[in-house]
Amino acid sequence: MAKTRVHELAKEFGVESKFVLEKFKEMGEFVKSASSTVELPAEMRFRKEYGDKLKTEAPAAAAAAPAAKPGPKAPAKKAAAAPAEPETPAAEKVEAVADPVAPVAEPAAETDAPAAPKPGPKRAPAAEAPAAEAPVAPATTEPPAEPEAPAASVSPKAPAPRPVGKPAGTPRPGNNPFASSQGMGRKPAPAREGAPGGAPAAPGAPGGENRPPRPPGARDGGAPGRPGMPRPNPAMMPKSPAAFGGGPGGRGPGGPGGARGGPGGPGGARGGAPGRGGAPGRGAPGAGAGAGAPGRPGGFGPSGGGRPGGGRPGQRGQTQGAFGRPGGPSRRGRKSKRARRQEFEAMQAPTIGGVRVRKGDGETVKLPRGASLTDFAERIGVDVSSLVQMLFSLGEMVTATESVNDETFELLGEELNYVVQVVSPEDEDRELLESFDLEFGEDEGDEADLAIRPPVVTVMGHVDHGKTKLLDALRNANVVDKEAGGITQHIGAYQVTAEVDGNDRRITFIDTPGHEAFTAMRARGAQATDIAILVVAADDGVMPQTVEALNHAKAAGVPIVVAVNKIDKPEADPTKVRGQLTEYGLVPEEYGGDAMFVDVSAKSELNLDKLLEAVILTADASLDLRANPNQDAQGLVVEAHLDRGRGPVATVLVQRGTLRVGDSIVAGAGYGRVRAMLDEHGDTITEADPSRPAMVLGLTAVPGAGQTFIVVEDDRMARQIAEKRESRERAAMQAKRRVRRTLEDFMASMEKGASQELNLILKGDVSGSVEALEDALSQIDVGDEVNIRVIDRGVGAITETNVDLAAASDAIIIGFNVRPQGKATEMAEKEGVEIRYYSVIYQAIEEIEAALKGMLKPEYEESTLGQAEVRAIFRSSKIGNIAGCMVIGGVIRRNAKVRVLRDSAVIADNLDLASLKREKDDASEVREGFECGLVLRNFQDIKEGDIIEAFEMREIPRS
Ligand SMILES: Nc1nc2c(ncn2[C@@H]2O[C@H](COP(=O)(O)OP(=O)(O)OP(=O)(O)O)[C@@H](O)[C@H]2O)c(=O)[nH]1
Repeated sequence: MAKTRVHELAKEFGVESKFVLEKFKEMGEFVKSASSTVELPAEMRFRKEYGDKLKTEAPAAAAAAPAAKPGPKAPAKKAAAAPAEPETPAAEKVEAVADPVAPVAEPAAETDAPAAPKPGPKRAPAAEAPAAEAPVAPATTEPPAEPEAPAASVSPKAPAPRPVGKPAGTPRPGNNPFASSQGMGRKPAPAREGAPGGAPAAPGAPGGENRPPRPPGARDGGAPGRPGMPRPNPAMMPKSPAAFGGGPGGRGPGGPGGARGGPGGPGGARGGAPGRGGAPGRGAPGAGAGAGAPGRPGGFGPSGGGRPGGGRPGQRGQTQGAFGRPGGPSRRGRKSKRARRQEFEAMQAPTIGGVRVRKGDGETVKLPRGASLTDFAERIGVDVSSLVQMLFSLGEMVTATESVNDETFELLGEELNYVVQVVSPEDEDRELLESFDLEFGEDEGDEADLAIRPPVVTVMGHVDHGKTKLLDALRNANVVDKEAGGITQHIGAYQVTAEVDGNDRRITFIDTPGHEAFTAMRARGAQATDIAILVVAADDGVMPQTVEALNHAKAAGVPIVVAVNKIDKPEADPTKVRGQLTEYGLVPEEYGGDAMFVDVSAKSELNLDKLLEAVILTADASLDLRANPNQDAQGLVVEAHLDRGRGPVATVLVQRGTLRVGDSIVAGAGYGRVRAMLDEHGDTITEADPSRPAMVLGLTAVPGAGQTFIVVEDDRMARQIAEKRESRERAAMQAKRRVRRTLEDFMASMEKGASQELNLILKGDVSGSVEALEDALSQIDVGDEVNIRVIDRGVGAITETNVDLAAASDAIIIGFNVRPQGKATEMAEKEGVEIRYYSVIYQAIEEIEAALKGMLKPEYEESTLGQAEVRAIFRSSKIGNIAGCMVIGGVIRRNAKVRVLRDSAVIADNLDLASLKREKDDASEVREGFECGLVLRNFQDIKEGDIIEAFEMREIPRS
């Protein structure tokens, strides 16, 4: 069973992740963040301890609802109410905002929730929805967070901005004080259905709130009016889902208002009241209009005759609610269209964690694995800092450029209404191939098409236990074709033959010893190895890397054959090795286990045939090694390099199919026709069947070890695939480069105190200029805090070696009258090394000096603001000692630091003010000649006659 994540749990109970995290902390459970999973026992405990409590909150609130109704909002409820439910949300919202502790009607909303259309019809024009459902539809189509957002931002009573956002249509667990969104505004609440008009009117209010009523085509108008509009006019349809989206009031509720406009003016008028309460909806003007439109079904359009009467008051009321302005004449015409548009958009953006972030439309955003918030922000076109802030409020501390895990993206996506798909490079590649109707990794055809293939073996073990020696011994002593072979070459893999039960059986060895290469390949999703030979020196026994290699093989599910090596040595103790490995779960056959142990000597070439036999027997016993040799070849690149004479050369291991000379092939970002193939003896071959390693000539670029190769229909397709891969690699490289160092980054990192040394590599056209430059640089003196270190210098072009060194030591290359040579620029790009070019020495000096100065930590000096004399002490059990003071000089600022002087001696320093009041009001500053009351934070020992001196620290600009 999948473990529950904190945010899921939070969602289930309608509380914030933070709350759940806190509770877990109280329970003594360590849960890191909102996206962390929770162990089942901990989850059960949480449910037991808090679940019931949270759940009972809702009914309690529900019970309170009816009582709340006839409250001050009653007038608003007078409007007639056939389609009462739709209104409710708005009313709810309004009340929720007005009094967050008495969230009404939510349980009712809950019961209705299932009936609400799912997010599916998101873009469906509202007017098309059945009349009864119409009001609901817009509501659910909205990102649920939206109603909250404005509420939070408007109402002083609203709790601090919280993460809201729930998938549309998700039933909310009900009202409770912890809920991130109390309103549940969109859900129709039958409880309110019968409410006499109040609800309808309320929506009307928010609807009209922000903007003057618009013509029928107006975005806002369409939605709201729907319920009441028997004949929807396409012109009134919202142009986008956003049309529903702004405020809680705007959408759904607005509609009803319009619909119910019948009751008339009062509704509209009152609509204003609830609106004031905080309905922040960006407003369905129509709603307001409708509210006031006596008996008009078409409340939302200008045609809704009620507008002039009801609409305006509604608007005013809402404006007041949203922006705290007193109701006044309509502000229509005062704002430019653009301003209104901006306002609209701002309102549309929900507040999550105190940050306004534009929400998505449920669209899918694909991100490469390891992407950062910056990548995500770029894709969705928002400011990355708001995402950082948002995550912070959700309990995740993530910087803008750091790689973000899948769960966090998932969480973020959920909050912002995007489907975030984290795509691994392998998945990306799979998709790419799929787009060409290709599939990598599967044998074509059925069982009958499969033929036995040789096992592919990797040799692993502790350092110096004889891996290389063993590979050499096997290669030279037992090559496929001893007579013709002569000396084998290292091409990355080779085949040997073993005679088992009278049959010649081939075995392929990957010629790179060690588990690092094995693991690196696995990390790329390329499992080439079928069997691992674990080499253990009999004179040394099991060592740390033996265990590491063992674990790597086990993790990959690869069977192991143990080669107990160096048995020619007198101190060899093969029995000890067996005993040791048994402890790690590798039990020799002779001890009743299933691992084959063979005592060998790589040096004396002893028992090598037995080792090969053991490999074959293990393969036969535990693996089904078959592949279809009659398909286009696919496999892995084992090794590749650029040969001066032959161009890119890649040793590939065919995994399925048969590779032939003349085939069009793509290997990593290289492609081409197989011009020639060579085996490990340097002999040309025309084809390579499964498990056969072959050196391939004819590629355009050098692929990476562990990358795949695939034979495709023609060169064109090969080129297209390779080009796409290349551009993807380039993009990934660019992304990587972003985090590498430039002079500016360096300054930034210095500011953070991360580094005190600027490493430079100087290259110049003549030795004189390099020396002069170095000399001048050494004269730069910006104090002891930062230094310049010239790690290398030289005459001539900037080379790849320079770039290499710069990359390894985070240095910047200064080119004085020289340019890079060969692939140095490309490499610098790739490695993210900054090269700066100069032809005038002083310019170089100036820039570097500026950079170094920028690196210095800021210096501060104290600046005295003023003094106050303590004239009286008032003791308060709640807030401590309050000093009644007279400001005798300068000014006392609320945010300043203070010290206490008694008889001219400092008795306390660097204190903060807990409060500063002038008469009874909080003051930000009190000037000379005025009395004030102040409380010092964490310091109570004040006496009459003490002098409180206020000061602040000012940064001194560096010269
Ligand atoms: N006496 C004896 N010496 C051996 C045997 N096998 C390897 N050696 C020696 O052990 C030393 C290390 O052998 P390598 O093959 O380089 O060991 P390795 O595991 O490849 O070492 P790394 O590549 O450093 O991980 C060399 O000096 C070999 O000559 C053997 O069977 N008997």
